[in-house]
Amino acid sequence: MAAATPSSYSVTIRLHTSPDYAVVGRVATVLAEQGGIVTAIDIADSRHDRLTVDVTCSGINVDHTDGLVEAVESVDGVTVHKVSDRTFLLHLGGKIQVRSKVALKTRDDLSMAYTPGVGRVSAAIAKNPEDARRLTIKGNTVAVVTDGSAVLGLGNIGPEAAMPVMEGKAALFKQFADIDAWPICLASQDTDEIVRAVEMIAPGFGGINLEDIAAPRCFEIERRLRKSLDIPVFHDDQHGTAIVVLAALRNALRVVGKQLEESHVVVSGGGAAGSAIVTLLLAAGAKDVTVFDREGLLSRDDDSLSSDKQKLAARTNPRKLRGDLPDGLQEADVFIGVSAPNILKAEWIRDHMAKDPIVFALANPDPEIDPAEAAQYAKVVASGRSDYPNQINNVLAFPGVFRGLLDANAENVTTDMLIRAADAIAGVVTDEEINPSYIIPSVFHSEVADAVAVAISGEGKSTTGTPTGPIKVGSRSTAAPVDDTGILPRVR
Ligand SMILES: NC(=O)c1ccc[n+]([C@@H]2O[C@H](COP(=O)([O-])OP(=O)(O)OC[C@H]3O[C@@H](n4cnc5c(N)ncnc54)[C@H](O)[C@@H]3O)[C@@H](O)[C@H]2O)c1
Ligand SMILES: O=C(O)C[C@H](O)C(=O)O
Repeated sequence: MAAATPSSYSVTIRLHTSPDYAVVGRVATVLAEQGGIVTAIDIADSRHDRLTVDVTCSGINVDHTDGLVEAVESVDGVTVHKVSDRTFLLHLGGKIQVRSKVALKTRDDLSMAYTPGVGRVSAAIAKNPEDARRLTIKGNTVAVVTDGSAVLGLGNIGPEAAMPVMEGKAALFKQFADIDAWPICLASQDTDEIVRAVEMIAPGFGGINLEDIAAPRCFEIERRLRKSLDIPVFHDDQHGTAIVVLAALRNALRVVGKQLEESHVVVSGGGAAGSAIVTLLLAAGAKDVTVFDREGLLSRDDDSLSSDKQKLAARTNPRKLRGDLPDGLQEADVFIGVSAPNILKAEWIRDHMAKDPIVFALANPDPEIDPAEAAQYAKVVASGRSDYPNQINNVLAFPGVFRGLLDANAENVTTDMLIRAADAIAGVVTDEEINPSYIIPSVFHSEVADAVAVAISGEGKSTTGTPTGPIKVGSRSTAAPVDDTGILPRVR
């Protein structure tokens, strides 16, 4: 049986027993025998005739965890009173909230934070809309926008079901970059409606992070919004992924002593993530990238391809390879999978790929090949999973990317910025630290978000939060307070 990890399949079992602590020991033993991991045992209540005990344990999946509860129920003298799924408990009431930054305790407070004082601030912004970035949350907030059409590996599950994921992204924005992001889950999967909806909410945000919108709709939505909005628009599943993949690849190539320019790269999956990865690899200097998709290897001389795939083929596969995945893997230095589970065979790595192969199997939740199997023949292996070394996840990129964009008051995201962000992430891993199992920093590495923010903004250390510098009121810009009250000049 695969071992459980203390992960999302964790339950707290509240049980009643006679006041016999030996029973508690038997429960722990039974759980261990069934492959569960007991992470806590708390005596919730102790009476002369009964113990109430909370046993927290993890299983491999929902079925295994259900089996663990049954095993506990079968222990003599034990009655299971209640089972709480800790992941669901954590989600009760949602994961994020809005809090006031100002005290609202007196009439004086109210008269400034709200009417009548707020009216003067609104009037100032009406005169100079740019002031919204300094005098409202706009300068520090990002809309996390989805239509619920391509959520994680779950697919088209709709806007309500997408909420926990978008709330999670917002929580990550706050945690790693002190950005106040908000989930916007739209009740439409129509490109025109989505574009219009985002255009209409844009005044309240400093940036738009598109999330989990299916390809090819996501490409057009992003392109149109980039054109029409004066705030940066970033499709995380494309560019966040591409940044982290390039960062990991830079370091994997450092490990095997190869150059990107001379490497043969096969990208499996020419969808949202795959096409953005291709674009960034080519911009970073890769010369030989070949895409594999359901149709086989994409080649410019294949007239049967859809127009999107033809465009991808036109930029890739300089040797015009045709055929299936093993054909593309001949002498390939790198395999990057953003496609589907279990499509790469370990023996193809062994028999076809060049010396010291690099394999990134990134399909979530089940990768193109089991990372442990791939590691038999590949020199460097990465996946999207947190239970293996070298986890590639967008969270390494998007908080810092938006921190940098907001700090710089940027209106656009450029390819140069994305390359700089990738290099910044790669650079966090020092020459002393780098090895085949450590090509990418942990998502909790304290330097990552700041390094990315600085790389994006092109400025000094990131401010993580409150905008600083001169406060512009009306059409004037005042580096220092000008009146005796020492706060802000009056707006007439
Ligand atoms: N680990 C990460 O950081 C990370 C980031 C982004 C995406 N992903 C994963 O990558 C995968 C793709 O994501 P996406 O947003 O690009 O999805 P997408 O639907 O836009 O693209 C998937 C592409 O893979 C192709 N494909 C599907 N099955 C295939 C198969 N059997 N053989 C070859 N090609 C196949 C599809 O035709 C499509 O072009 C997902 O599993 C996603 O979870 C992981
Ligand atoms: O967004 C993520 O965290 C993961 C990735 O984009 C995915 O689609 O699997």
